[in-house]
Amino acid sequence: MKNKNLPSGTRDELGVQAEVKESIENKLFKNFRNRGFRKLTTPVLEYSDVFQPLNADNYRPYQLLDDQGEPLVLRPDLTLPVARVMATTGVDLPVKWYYGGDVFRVKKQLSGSYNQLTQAGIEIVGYRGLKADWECLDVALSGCREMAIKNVTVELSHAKFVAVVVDQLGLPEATGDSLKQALFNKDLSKFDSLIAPLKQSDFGDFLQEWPWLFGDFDQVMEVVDRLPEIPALQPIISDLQSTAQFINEMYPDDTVTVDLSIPSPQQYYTGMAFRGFTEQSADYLFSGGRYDDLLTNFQKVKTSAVGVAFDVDSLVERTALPADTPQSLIFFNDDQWEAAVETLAKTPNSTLCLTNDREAAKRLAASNGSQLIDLTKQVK
Ligand SMILES: N[C@@H](Cc1c[nH]c[nH+]1)C(=O)O
Repeated sequence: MKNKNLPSGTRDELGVQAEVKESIENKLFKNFRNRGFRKLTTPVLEYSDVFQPLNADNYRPYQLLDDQGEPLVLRPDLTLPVARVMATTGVDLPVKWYYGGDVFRVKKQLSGSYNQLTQAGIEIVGYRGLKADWECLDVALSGCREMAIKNVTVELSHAKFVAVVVDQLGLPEATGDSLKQALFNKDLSKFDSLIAPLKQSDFGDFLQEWPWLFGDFDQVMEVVDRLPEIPALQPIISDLQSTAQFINEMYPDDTVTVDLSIPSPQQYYTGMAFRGFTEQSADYLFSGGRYDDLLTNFQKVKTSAVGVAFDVDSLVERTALPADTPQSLIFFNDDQWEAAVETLAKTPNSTLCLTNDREAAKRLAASNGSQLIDLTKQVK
């Protein structure tokens, strides 16, 4: 019998913890609405095909069958359901959506991380230019600022960087793929053996440094400068540079880093991606990126899109929980209900005392250190 256990990786949230989470969500939603985003809600259950564009290793969903035997999943992501909605409804573009809810991802047993996460995010569909990416970053960083989360590090990356450089190396496809894997897994001996034949080429200097191509923005760019000219790389570099500059100007207290040696955080990203961290924890605060091809999976026309989602649990973790102050208890007779409710409305942090007699009410107030407001005494 498991009637007292929780499924692994899930949790109950009680009192202050749940209330802080609710107030954070409400603040985020208010910000989204103030910037002109509209709310979109989608079901927790979806057909598993909706999530085909996800990396199956990291986003293994909980699976179940509907009454027709069709495979369903608990949603492991909230961006793909938005893409499904966009493909099936004739909404005019451009459009800006916001959403909130739980996603479910089966993690490795004993990994210590939760399988149920609360996200709150936005998706901007129909704008091709960098301004839409910057709006996502501004929403993310102003949100952190409002939650009093200081010293955020924004890590930029780009979904196409690795593929564009590997393409230039003139390697057979399978070797190129092995090189990418060795780079992503930081398998240095494999990486070194694969780049050995290229050591004397124009790429030699760069390749040696590639597995360490993350960290301080300017230092990484110095290494990128060692690459021979690659026209397809220019727009990538210039987007990263102008975005770093945008963040530095708008959020001088935050730090911008870049990682050009990782796989894209989501398989569906096609452009710049960004994640926010603070020093206290490896969990990210927000994660987002551009996905200009995703909507073509669902419909014929290519549509530009970019979005970002907060990890709400991670925001809660970094928020000081207020101390639980005892409530005032309002004790009243059965025929004083109206008066009791009036007192309730006037008295901050109060609650109705539902005991039948005064002695029980006194005991209850004493046991949790509350003040007792006794309305029965006022009856003549
Ligand atoms: N759905 C992404 C975040 C995102 C929102 N929009 C674009 N990306 C994630 O969970 O990592």
